[in-house]
Amino acid sequence: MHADIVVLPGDGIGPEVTAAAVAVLQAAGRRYGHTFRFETRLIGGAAIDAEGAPLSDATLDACRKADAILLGAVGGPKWSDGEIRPEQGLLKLRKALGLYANLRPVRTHPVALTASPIKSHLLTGVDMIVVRELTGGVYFGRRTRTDIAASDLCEYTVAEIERVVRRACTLARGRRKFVVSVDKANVLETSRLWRQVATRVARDEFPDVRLEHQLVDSMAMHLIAKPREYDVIVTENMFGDILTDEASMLAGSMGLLPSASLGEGRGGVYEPIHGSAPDIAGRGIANPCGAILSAAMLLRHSLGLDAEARCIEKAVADAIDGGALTADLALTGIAARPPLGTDAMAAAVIARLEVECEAVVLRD
Ligand SMILES: NC(=O)C1=CN([C@@H]2O[C@H](COP(=O)(O)OP(=O)(O)OC[C@H]3O[C@@H](n4cnc5c(N)ncnc54)[C@H](O)[C@@H]3O)[C@@H](O)[C@H]2O)C=CC1
Ligand SMILES: CC(C)CC(=O)C(=O)O
Ligand SMILES: [Mg+2]
Repeated sequence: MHADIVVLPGDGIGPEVTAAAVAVLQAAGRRYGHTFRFETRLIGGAAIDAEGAPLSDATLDACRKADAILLGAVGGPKWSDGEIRPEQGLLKLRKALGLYANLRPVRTHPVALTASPIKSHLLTGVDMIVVRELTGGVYFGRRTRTDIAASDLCEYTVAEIERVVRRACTLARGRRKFVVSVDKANVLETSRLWRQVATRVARDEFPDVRLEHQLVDSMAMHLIAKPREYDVIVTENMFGDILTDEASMLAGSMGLLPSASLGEGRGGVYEPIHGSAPDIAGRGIANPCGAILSAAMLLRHSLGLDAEARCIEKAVADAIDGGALTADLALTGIAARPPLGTDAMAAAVIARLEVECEAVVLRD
């Protein structure tokens, strides 16, 4: 197949990890006979510097026309005090493309278990997916600011809640048929609406799916105390943002977690859950696995290439289990060898890809 992919590297480690993910996609394309055409454009701080805005109309237009978008990360200290901020570009992209559901899978790799600060017996077999609402809530509400006060409005409509809960319940049907909806219904009106709508949608449309509710503060605790119990978690924008950064420590590093931002169409934005990591940017040491696994999600969700996606996921898991570890994992003392840099990690995944592709093809 032929696919047009817009690459938005962004800032900080964004260009480093997207280059690694593109290399893996190219290798998978060669192996399976697909042509992926990559068009690189600016977003975030890089776009502010070069184009005066964090997401230009021309870039947004290219994104609308593409089959899928691979994104690195935006932001950094250089732009953090300005009126125009890199993060506005990412928020605009999500809203303009109607990408209301952000899928963030969390799995643990046997070797990387030791990298987690959490006891390994709690982590074996963790396999959950967080469905984060992505175009509503406080990140998109009206903001006010005076010299002595500020406000950010949190709003949700019934329709916004229905569609993301439906997406979560549909996903759960292909898994353990268990959804936990996370809110703060003991305090927030938006959460009371969220809970009411989630209950109705699950009861009326997904009688085969078990739905439970959990308050976000205690969820933050349960996520660490009994992570294996969770299957699908659905929650609003900010809660999902925070809980998934926390959940990344189950896997061992923020650098491991991918995401897919989806709407009603086939297109989507695929990006690791982490930010631009200014503290390690430019050193070639960032873990590219989150970006590479995001590329796998791109193949699955936007291009319908499930076998190829599984092949990349298995290659990443096997490379890690075989001891290919970047500094974020190796620093914990589990690697005898010096840690791999970003490019070497991508090369280790590509080397495994040849073996895995064979195995996946034979299995299918
Ligand atoms: N989707 C996006 O583009 C996001 C952008 N940001 C932006 O990123 C900037 C930095 O934010 P932070 O709060 O520092 O979060 P961050 O996610 O960039 O970094 C948090 C910590 O995790 C480490 N880390 C992150 N990704 C890593 C990787 N792939 N390999 C190894 N270590 C990794 C970093 O070195 C840092 O110590 C801010 O400007 C923020 O707005 C933050 C989150 C998401
Ligand atoms: C707008 C982004 C910087 C929010 C975020 O942290 C994320 O999507 O992970
Ligand atoms: Mg975040």
